[in-house]
Formats: sequence, structure tokens, C-alpha cells
Amino acid sequence: MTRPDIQPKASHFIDGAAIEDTDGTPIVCTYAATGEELARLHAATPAIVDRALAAADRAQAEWAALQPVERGRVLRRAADILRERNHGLSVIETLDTGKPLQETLVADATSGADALEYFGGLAASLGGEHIPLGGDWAYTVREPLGVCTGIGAWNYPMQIACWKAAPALACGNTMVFKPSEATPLSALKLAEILVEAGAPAGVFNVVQGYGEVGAQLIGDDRVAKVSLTGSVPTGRKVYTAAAEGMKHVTMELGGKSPMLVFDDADIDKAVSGAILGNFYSSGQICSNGTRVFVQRKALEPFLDRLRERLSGVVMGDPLDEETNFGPLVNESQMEKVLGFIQAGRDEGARLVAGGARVDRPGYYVEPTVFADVTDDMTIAREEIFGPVLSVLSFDTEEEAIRRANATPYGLAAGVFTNDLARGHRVAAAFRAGTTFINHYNVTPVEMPFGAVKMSGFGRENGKAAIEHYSQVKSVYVGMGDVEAPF
Ligand SMILES: NC(=O)c1ccc[n+]([C@@H]2O[C@H](COP(=O)([O-])OP(=O)(O)OC[C@H]3O[C@@H](n4cnc5c(N)ncnc54)[C@H](O)[C@@H]3O)[C@@H](O)[C@H]2O)c1
Repeated sequence: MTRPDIQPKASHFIDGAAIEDTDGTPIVCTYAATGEELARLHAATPAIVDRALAAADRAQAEWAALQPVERGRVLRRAADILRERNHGLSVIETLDTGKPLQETLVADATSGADALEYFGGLAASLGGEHIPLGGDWAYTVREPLGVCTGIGAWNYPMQIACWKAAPALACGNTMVFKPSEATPLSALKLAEILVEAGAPAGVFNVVQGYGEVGAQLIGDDRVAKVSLTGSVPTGRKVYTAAAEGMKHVTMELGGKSPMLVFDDADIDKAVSGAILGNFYSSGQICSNGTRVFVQRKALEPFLDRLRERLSGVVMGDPLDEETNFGPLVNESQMEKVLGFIQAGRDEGARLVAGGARVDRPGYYVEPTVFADVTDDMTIAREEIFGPVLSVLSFDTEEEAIRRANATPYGLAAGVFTNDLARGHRVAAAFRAGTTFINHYNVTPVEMPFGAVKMSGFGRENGKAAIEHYSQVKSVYVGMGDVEAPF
């Protein structure tokens, strides 16, 4: 496939227009499959951030005053445009992230379109309630929060931008979105598309930058809410800064999620779940089930089947639609993952598959499987964010649940079993925000997605997201005399 020119017109999108300011720190986009430079942008200077916030602040009242069905229509039109342009947008996402086109065609702009369609549909139904109080009565109004800030990670840039923008805009908020500095491109496309779909200038703005640009956004008094997708250490900083200004937060952070495979499970299904939960997007997914606990009797059949299935890996140019396994996003992520693999070897885990950098240009690491992993090993405790699957064994249900929950993280958890009651019992016992029975890592827009414990706070997707982008105002209505003590 001929590679298109993906250099954007300008680094930022503010008040309905592409804006450049070359005074900011350069941001270089490289193709993870080759290391070549593809585009060059600039981080926002404080003046650019101020301009974006001013635009969002100015646009918010007008946007919130629209009839909700009109706001919804804009979002649904944007969803249609995303779908019409899915191929081109997927190519950009592949070049920016290194993820195979086979994946980006079905999981990035299309997932973003689902969010815009879903929340566009909900916009007109977001009312309050009537509360009878004898003679008097009260009613509630669901109001927007104001200007929201979205800060993204690099693994699903378009999806993250849409999962934040869609509920925020549906509720009548405006947004200033800062993509990850590693993947700045697709959010600019979303901003253009929203304007094309009829969003007034200033409703959705994009500023590029590193952490300090995010920090400036959070520290600004005009911002009412911060939604971050990122790591736990960044989440701590962002939550603390938001607390200073008493701002609303959504924290979609990292994890070390467990997947339990009981010996009564369908082993093929469980292996498929483990592949989806460890190797899709080369393992760069927050909710990955990287601690795969397999009941002792199923252990060797599970490992045998997993080894066989790994022969189906097609590693290659991510733009080739046959490729189903791509590189990591950049060199530093690759080095980090290789460091974890070394730790696994050093601490005595048994290497069953992979374990090395691939001898080709770009940042490819083999799909790696360790067996005989114990709970105290580094690879069983820390988020790797790469294609490294750890297999641990267990004997009883009680033991598996206890060990699965023994982590500061709480994003996701999965169970494979053919025992219906056990499936629900285990899901109920998981201390995680998003759980799966006999599947893994599926995130339909209708289902709330989010975390507990250190993995975060708030929910994206589903009706639950509305609670995190709106607030309830109560109005008491006195219908009779006002009695006072004097
Ligand atoms: N729970 C989820 O939905 C979800 C989804 C995808 C990724 N993640 C997590 O994201 C992480 C990988 O992404 P990453 O490496 O881009 O994360 P990161 O924490 O390094 O960066 C995330 C974003 O925060 C910004 N940032 C950094 N410091 C900041 C500060 N002080 N103030 C404001 N913003 C700041 C970055 O520029 C970036 O845009 C993993 O931990 C992964 O689990 C979570």
C-alpha cells in the first residue's frame, strides 16, 4: 500500500480552525514498524492553551442552550462521517500507533463512531425528575459541568478521544482534548469532522503537548472536569491537581488484571480470551488479563493449545491487512517491555514462547508466554503494557479469587468456566470495575467501562458515563405560605 502523507495542516484545532505555533516543543511522529519520521507537530505554548480554553468557555453556553435533539444530531452525523472515512482514518491510526490495519479498521474510528452514535441518541432523553412533597414539590435538572478537559493515552487515540468527547458533548459540555504526545494525529481529524457535522466552533478543541500542557489545562479555573486515560502514576498527579480546584474527575488508568481458567472451561475459548487479553494491539491494552490463572488439571492442555495458536501470528508491515501482530508504539516502550521479560527470566519463570526483540526494523517484540509464574514475581505484579502473558496455576476457587484480587489494581477481570453458578459467583467476587464471563476485552459502547482501586474512578460508555459529565440541580417549589419562627 502506498503510504499517504499524514502531516496535518497544523498542530492544534481551536475554535473551529487549524492553528499552528512553532514556538512549542517539537513532537515527532514516527512509524513504529520502521522508525521513520512521518510527521512533525509542536506542543502548545501557554498562549495556545489559553486560546483553546477561551474558545471552549465561550462556546459552552450556546452549545448547552441547543435543543438536546440538535446536539444529538451533530454527534450522529459525526458518527456517519467517521464510518464513511473509516479506511483513511484507520491508515492514519496505524501509521501513528503501529497497530495493524486489520485491527484499526474494526476497533478505532468504528468504536469512536459507536460512542458518538450512542451518546447522540441519548442526548434528548437526559431529563430530571419530579418529586412530590405534599403541597410543595421539587424537580431536578441535569446540567452540563462546563468546560471539560480530556487527556489521552497512545494505545487507542481516536477511540479515547471519542469515548470522552461523545458523552461530554451530549450533556452540553465543551472540551479541550490533549492527545498523547506519542499519537497526536487522529484527534485532529475528529475535531474537523465534528465541525463538518455541525458542531459550533469551540465545542471540541485539540491542543498538543507533553505532561505540562495537561497540567496547565487541569490548573485552569475555567475547567470543570478532567478525564484522563493514562498510567496510575500520571493519574495520581492529575487527580491531586484536580482536587486543588475541586474539579470532577474520570480516571481510566492501568491494571494488572486476572483471568481465571477453571478445568471445566472450554479450553479453546479460554485460549482465545487469553490471546485477546494479551496480544491484541501487541498487548498495549489497559484491561489486559495478563495474569492467567489456570486450574492445575487444565494447565498443560491450556499451554499446549496456546503454543499451537501462536503459530497463527502474522508479524509484518502493519499496513498489510494480513498482519495480525504489530510493533510496540515506540522504542522506549519496547525497551521497557524487554526489561520486564528479562525480569521474568531472572526471577525464574519458565519461558514457553517468544521472549525476544524481533530481528527486523521497528519495535517488534515476540508474543511472549511465561509459565510457572508466582504471585511475587515482577511480571505478575507490574503493568507491562506489552505482549507478555504470565500463566499461574491454582487448585481451588477460593484460592484463585483471593490471589486474583491481591493487587492494588482493579480495572478488569475474567473467568472461563462452564459452570453457570461458578461464573456468576466469581464475577461477583472480583474486585474490578469491568468483568467478563467466558469472553475477554470486549468493550461495547452500551456497557459501562471503568475501574476500582488504583486503576481509576468514573465510568466511560453506557448510561453510567452521563453521571460523570453532568450534575443534578434541585429546584424546590413552594406552593403555599412560608412559615418562619419570627
Ligand atoms: N483504563 C483505561 O481505559 C486505559 C486505556 C488505555 C490506556 N490506559 C493506561 O495508559 C497507560 C499507557 O499510556 P501512556 O503511557 O500514554 O500513559 P501516561 O500516563 O504516560 O500519559 C497519559 C497522558 O497523560 C499526559 N500527562 C503526563 N503527565 C501529566 C501531568 N502531570 N498532567 C497532565 N497530563 C499528564 C500525557 O501527556 C498523556 O497524554 C497504561 O498505564 C494504560 O494501562 C488506560
